[in-house]
Amino acid sequence: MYRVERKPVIVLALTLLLALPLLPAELWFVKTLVDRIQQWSAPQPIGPIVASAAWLAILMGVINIGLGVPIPMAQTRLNEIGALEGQRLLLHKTARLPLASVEAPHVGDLRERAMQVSIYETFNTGIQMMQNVMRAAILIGIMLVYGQTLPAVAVCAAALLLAYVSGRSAESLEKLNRMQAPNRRLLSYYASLMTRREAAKEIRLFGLGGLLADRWKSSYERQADETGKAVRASELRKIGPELLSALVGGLIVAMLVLLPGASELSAGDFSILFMVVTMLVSQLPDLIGGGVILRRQRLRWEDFRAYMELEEDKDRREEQEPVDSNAKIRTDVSSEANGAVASAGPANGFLLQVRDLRFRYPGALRDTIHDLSLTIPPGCTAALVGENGSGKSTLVKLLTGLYAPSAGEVVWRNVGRDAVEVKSAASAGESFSAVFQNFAKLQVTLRENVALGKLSAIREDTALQAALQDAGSKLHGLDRQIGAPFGGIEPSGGEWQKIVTARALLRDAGFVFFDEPTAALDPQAEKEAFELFLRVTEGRSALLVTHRLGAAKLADTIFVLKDGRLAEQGTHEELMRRDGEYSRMFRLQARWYE
Ligand SMILES: Nc1ncnc2c1ncn2[C@@H]1O[C@H](COP(=O)(O)OP(=O)(O)OP(=O)(O)O)[C@@H](O)[C@H]1O
Repeated sequence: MYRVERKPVIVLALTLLLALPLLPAELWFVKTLVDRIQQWSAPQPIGPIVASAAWLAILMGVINIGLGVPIPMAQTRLNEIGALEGQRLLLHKTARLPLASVEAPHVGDLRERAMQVSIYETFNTGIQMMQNVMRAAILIGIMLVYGQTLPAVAVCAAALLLAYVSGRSAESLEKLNRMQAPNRRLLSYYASLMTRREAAKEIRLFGLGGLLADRWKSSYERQADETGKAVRASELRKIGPELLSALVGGLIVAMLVLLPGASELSAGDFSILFMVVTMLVSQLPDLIGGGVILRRQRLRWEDFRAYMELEEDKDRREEQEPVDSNAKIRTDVSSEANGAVASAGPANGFLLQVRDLRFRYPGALRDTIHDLSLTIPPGCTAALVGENGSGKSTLVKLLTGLYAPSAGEVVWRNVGRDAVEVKSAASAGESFSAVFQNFAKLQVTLRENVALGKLSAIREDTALQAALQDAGSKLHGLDRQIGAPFGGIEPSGGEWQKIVTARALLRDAGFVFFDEPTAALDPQAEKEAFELFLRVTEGRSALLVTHRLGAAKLADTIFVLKDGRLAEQGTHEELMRRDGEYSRMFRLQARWYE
């Protein structure tokens, strides 16, 4: 928080710490006032009594105004900064995690718990604790000055016992809170399902609202029940030590009067001692409460730190940071690389090479992609086909660096006239563009939707409009809001398809992925989309993932995936002659159109 905004941090720390010397001063003024009142008798002047009372009033004024105003102001500001900074760090971190990590349930649970960290609460409670500990030390010091060693020891012992029991209770409650993280995620999933627009159709059509609401309720009640039981047990555990500390407090006050020598104390001394003991006893719950909060926060910080230390998508992180782009590109002019290019095709462009690729989803029992090798030469339009679940989308995620392979490698070679730039899949982000099947439909302006492909072009109206036009979109008005929930226009499925194609075209990348880009199009639009596909892939390399074999037929080469293995490869004619998996699928589909 100090890094984000220094002033409120310093103000809060200083005011709380500067308040410390005011405590003995206040006690001293009270004692003097009481002693002067006790010793006064008519016709002595009342000036000294008035002076003491005035000093006490001034001190109270300083405490109430001097500290009462800046402290809440600083606390409010720090609360805002803390919440903002905590969330910002977590969101930023999440954006840098590999896709496989974001999809893993244990990472989701960890994030849920990390989000409970409160930077402000930790800082504020820490400062208050420091202040309370120092106040307690001052009060105990005064008791010792008055020779009240036994009461001081008794207060400390009672406080330590209560702090120990409360700390243990807080820890067990926090452990329960940790265990409840998956259930809390489920609760917020049910709640978002019931409020999200995407699921609204099914919920209404199949009458799922009641079922989901009941599930939400029973999950909520189960969690509330667990928490209730744990809190009850922890409070019962604390009754004994709390009674003991109240007893100790009462006994000490009684001792002040009954102890030998008590009669020799002046009224002022007695007032001081009485105030000290009552302050100490009444401050104990705050002190212990602060300790409990810090202990709970410490466990949450462990989760926060564990989340912040999760391994990042290293190449992608470097890509996001403004570094010298030359530094991250390994220029490889080895004979092996040139050899591969020479046999692969035209001199310039992108060559994608996959060698012995294997991939297994975290927690899965078997591989989804098995020892797969393929090459897409520069300028080549390839199609990837295969049955449902054969691994096409997984392979595209590996090629685009969204998943890290379990074994093998994906290499991108930018084949220039004199040299070959070699990049890993994760660091080649700028080299390719993609139109995914489940693309992000962002409820922002048309301009922002298209410019996502190349944020640096967000103000280049001509380029944005040209990309839309090239993608076949008739939408205009770059600053129009998209999305009915935000009062904007509502593009149809096909129009959305064109917006995201424009997004992909804007990047002007050397390689384009099309993952089922025509799923939402009518037959006429689909035909146009394939014509567009051929047009935009001219002079580029491309990979088209599709179930429409009529479209795959247009590709220079076709890869057939079966159970995560490359079953066949060749042109349409070659594969038809081979009479294998592809020709079986093609004939099956063609039969529908006969
Ligand atoms: N996040 C995931 N975690 C675990 N397994 C997954 C995950 N995503 C996909 N799979 C599994 O990997 C296999 C391949 O899935 P993938 O989505 O790559 O197939 P596909 O060929 O694209 O299928 P479709 O044609 O239906 O889109 C399937 O068995 C699927 O269940």
